[in-house]
Amino acid sequence: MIYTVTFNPAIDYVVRMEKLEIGSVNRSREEALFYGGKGINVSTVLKNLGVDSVALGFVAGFTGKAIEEGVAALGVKADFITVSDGVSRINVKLKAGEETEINGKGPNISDAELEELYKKLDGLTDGDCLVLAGAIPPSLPSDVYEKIMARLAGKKVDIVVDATKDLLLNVLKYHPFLIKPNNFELGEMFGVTLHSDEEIEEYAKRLQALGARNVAISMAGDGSMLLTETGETYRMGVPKGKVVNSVGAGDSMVAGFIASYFAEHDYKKALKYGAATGSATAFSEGLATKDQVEKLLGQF
Ligand SMILES: Nc1ncnc2c1ncn2[C@@H]1O[C@H](COP(=O)(O)OP(=O)(O)OP(=O)(O)O)[C@@H](O)[C@H]1O
Ligand SMILES: O=P(O)(O)OC[C@@]1(O)O[C@H](CO)[C@@H](O)[C@@H]1O
Repeated sequence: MIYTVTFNPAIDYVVRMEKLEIGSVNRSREEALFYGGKGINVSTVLKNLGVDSVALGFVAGFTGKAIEEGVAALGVKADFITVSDGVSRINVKLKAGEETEINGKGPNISDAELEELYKKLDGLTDGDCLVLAGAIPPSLPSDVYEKIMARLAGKKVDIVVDATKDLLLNVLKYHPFLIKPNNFELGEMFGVTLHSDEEIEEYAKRLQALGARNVAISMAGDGSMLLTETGETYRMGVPKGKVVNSVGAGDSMVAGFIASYFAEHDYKKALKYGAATGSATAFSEGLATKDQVEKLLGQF
């Protein structure tokens, strides 16, 4: 079974307007709501692709209840822990020419509530896949991903980590099956700005040297690159299409990659499927559907 963990789920409030004027009252042209957070997005896209998963994580307050109900209505299996202090966040995604995001802090998670999650994860067995995705709320210790991976180290669980900076660097020693920083996040980890494919490949190799098995680097409209544990490097472009809302494109790429890889055990095909799934999300208002992905696959 595939499990996803979202420590800080969110209602994504997507607001479109012609122009954002800082310091004034702005009126939106249209709004849309999505039940998000990176792990939940991965579970939702897996569901759209016909792959079962269980979404784990913490929800709180009325927004948490809405996320729980919304995710269930999408047909995604979930086993969230309800926390008592605070409310799940509403992340604001402003689309006014440029995209500006305000991601909330989220509720406070107690040690006992965190322990409940650890107990659930102790139930994972050989052959399971675990996706750890997104930021850790400020109320939790920043080494929580490491702690989870250390607890699972004796089991054959393939762990995918989609996180940034130290959160990601610190888990590499536990040999995650897949990590997926974007090209900016990759540069940020080493304090550099990356321009060419050669530079991106060089720094992605450093992440492998630090312990990652497979490293996918997403580059938004410039496509993606995969360095595999078997020594290959694959580069994928993007299909033609009009970008509508790219929130969750990276999560969709992760979902597409694992859906394909665990079915066919072919890294190149998995990158292609992941790339098509990322673009299918970027080209639609919500997250990718299977039909959209399969239409785009023809362009690779
Ligand atoms: N503008 C775009 N045009 C075509 N494909 C895109 C576009 N943006 C994203 N994609 C596809 O989705 C993949 C993942 O996107 P991106 O690099 O933006 O991930 P990300 O930075 O993790 O995004 P997010 O945090 O919003 O989920 C890209 O590698 C590409 O295949
Ligand atoms: O604050 P985090 O956890 O890093 O990111 C949260 C988030 O921006 O990621 C998803 C898109 O990838 C959105 O659904 C959600 O709002």
